[in-house]
Amino acid sequence: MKITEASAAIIAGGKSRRFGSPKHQALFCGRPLIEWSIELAASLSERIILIASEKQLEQKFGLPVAEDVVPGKGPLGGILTALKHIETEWLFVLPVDMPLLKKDIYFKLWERRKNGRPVVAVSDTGIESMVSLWRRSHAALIESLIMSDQLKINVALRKLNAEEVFFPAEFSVFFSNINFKEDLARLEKISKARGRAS
Ligand SMILES: Nc1nc2c(ncn2[C@@H]2O[C@H](COP(=O)(O)OP(=O)(O)OP(=O)(O)O)[C@@H](O)[C@H]2O)c(=O)[nH]1
Repeated sequence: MKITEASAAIIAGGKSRRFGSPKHQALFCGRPLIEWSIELAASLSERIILIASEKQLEQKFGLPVAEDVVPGKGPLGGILTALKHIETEWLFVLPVDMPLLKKDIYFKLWERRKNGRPVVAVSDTGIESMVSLWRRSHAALIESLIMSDQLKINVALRKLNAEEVFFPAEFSVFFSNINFKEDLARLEKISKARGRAS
């Protein structure tokens, strides 16, 4: 089932300082990380947008690419850009560095939407701000935060009184993210072990 009232944006820019090269291009289990995110996005919505600085991704994946409306503002700038481009009321935000994420997590966020508040996943380690659901109308508040250089997604979520959806400890693995090169091998190992188990 895909959700027609929501678009899915893959927030794929940034400096990848800790990783050392553009994270979205890194191979995870034989495919670039961005492809895993695209596959997940395609399971949620027919409308996918990539928020990245490489326009050539448009041809490579046959998907629209938008460059950050205000460059250099981190993932919150990516979310703002997506909200300004979509035509649907709702937006699923997907990172490129969490290759173990599952669509069920996003469907759970969708079920919990209400009163135009953002919805965010919370794992046993805290708020997972890149696993979230927003409305187009949230762009105004985000833009004002960015203009005053408040770039923390958690601040935007708090100001918009986000609905928090808790996922118990057995879900923690799905929120594992890749910051450093060595995280790739660690998560690949987990992914393969889970594949064999299922
Ligand atoms: N469009 C866009 N995406 C970003 C930006 N900064 C980070 N991202 C994305 O947001 C997600 C989380 O990225 P982070 O790990 O916080 O930042 P990063 O720049 O990738 O890595 P570091 O430089 O090591 O912090 C990833 O999917 C990044 O591709 C940005 O300025 N613009």
